[in-house]
Amino acid sequence: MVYFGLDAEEYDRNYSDKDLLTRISKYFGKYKKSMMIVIIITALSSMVSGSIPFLTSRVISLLELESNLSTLILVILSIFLLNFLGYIFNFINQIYTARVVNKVVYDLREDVNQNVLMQDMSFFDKYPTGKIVSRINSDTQSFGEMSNIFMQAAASLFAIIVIFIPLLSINLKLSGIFSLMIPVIFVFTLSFRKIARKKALQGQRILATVNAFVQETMAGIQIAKTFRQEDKLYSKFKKVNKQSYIINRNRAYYLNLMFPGLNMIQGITLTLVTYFGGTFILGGTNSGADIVLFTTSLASLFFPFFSIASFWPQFQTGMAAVERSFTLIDSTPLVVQENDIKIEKLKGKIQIKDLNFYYQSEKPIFKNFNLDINPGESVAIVGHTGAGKSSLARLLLRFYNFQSGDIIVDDNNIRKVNLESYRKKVGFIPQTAFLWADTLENNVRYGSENKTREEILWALDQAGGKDWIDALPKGIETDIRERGKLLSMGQRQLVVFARVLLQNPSILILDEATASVDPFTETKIVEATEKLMEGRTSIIIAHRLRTVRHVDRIIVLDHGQIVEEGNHDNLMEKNGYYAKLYQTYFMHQSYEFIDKIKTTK
Ligand SMILES: Nc1ncnc2c1ncn2[C@@H]1O[C@H](COP(=O)(O)OP(=O)(O)OP(=O)(O)O)[C@@H](O)[C@H]1O
Repeated sequence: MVYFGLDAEEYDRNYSDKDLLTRISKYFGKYKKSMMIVIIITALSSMVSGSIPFLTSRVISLLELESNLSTLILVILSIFLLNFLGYIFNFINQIYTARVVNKVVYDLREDVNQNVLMQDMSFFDKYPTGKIVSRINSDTQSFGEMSNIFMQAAASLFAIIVIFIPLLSINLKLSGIFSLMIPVIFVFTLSFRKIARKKALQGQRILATVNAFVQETMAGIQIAKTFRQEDKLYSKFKKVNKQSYIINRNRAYYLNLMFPGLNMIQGITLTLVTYFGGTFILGGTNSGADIVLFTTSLASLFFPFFSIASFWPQFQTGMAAVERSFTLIDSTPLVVQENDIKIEKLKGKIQIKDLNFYYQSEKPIFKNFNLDINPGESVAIVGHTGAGKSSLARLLLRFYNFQSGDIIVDDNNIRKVNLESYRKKVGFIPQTAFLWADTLENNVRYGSENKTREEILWALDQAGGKDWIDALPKGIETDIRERGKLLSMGQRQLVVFARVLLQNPSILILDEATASVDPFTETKIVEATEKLMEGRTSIIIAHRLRTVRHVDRIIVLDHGQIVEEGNHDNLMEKNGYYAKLYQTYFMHQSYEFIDKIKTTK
């Protein structure tokens, strides 16, 4: 079977185990006090559980010497108390471990999420959302599981020390025989190391692929239904899911091979110890009770050893997961703020000088592009699809890094301005209105959190009236659901208009929606657009005839170049590129054209 979706992302790196452990220890280092408690309690708990078989065997020997019921009762009581103490220690240990591990996962998840939010748009173009989601959620969770297992392994290590030292006092030679087997256990488990990490990585990548697929399916469910593609989606999902099943099954098969192997080592060790122990009894070096104690203690040593050994593959899973989280934390955005010039006020003058930009180096979008826009000027950008209109808007918003040239706003190079203060002064209306699953009121208030309800109602009123709001179940307080599902397309646009009106930006960038709405809403949108443009520099990627007719200047773009500019009448007179565009595109929206069609019918 050919596997897919298992490739490393471009931002994947390979960290050394040392680097990873140093960074992990920094996360745990924040919770030193709790970690100290965990370590002390783990030591105490190991001492208690390690002393029980030893105490039991000594008591049996004592009873052989003097048969006394009260000694027996006393000893049984102390064993009970030790067990109880062990339980208490274990309980405290679990609570503190859970606290530390979950806090570390919380911190890691916060760091990953914060860095993802700081990325520029090119990052989100390249990496499917589902995969990013998987890294933020599942990988940090796997790391948490690994941390739990790590704590268990540490406890096992304590237990080994506590059980093994008394064994040395029983018979040094027998302890030596057992010690010879320790490297065998470790060599055996360490040989799983590399492949375990590889399998773990594959497991996580395929999970990310499944997540990405489900995410995309949900996002495009409406389109899928329109084209009746549910069956196709289902069979595609089956394919991805099957691959995930095979990878996880193989991983489990492989990892589970380890336990029968370890059992065999245990069997061989116990056989050897019993054989040599027997010869020591025959030779009179040790009593039978000593050897029985030795073998029973030895048996209880295997569990902690196995726990350490089995810890390895899971440790590798966690290391692979944390490595993936760290790569996200370390990936650097391409848009870098070179200085921190805060923008308090903008007049709205824009100069674009010798701009060069590409998404992919082999396909330049702008080559030495120049454009000056005056404060308060309204400019419509028109041109065929793919001309670079939206790219220009994205660059002005500094969503993408441009490779060379300058964009100067007032007198500030946008590479050097504080992006937060700059974007507050630039209002952007994308083609498709994006609304959050929140109330209508909070959606309008988005980005202008200190505005009152009156101001929100004013903005909605300016952006096309409030009548439609009264028809909503709870008016302005209605939860409009994911992406504003409860509203019509036109209403969604009006909400975004109101949002930008409230923001009161100095520069407006509007990517007019191409989707047509009913004539009534259309009129409202056009009026709202005109209101929005008043008194600000406006750059409009125009799809409406009324917009192109009313702006100060029309800029015609073709393959990233300005091919014509002027106002509607001049450009029509010129009978060039714009005139052709008008005839094929804008003319159909004119009343004259509609009337003509009606009369010819
Ligand atoms: N995120 C992206 N990654 C790679 N290439 C892109 C990206 N966005 C746009 N492009 C490419 O850049 C070119 C310009 O696209 P842009 O969206 O700016 O065109 P446009 O003039 O706004 O078109 P439309 O009117 O269809 O929206 C197109 O060839 C497009 O394929």
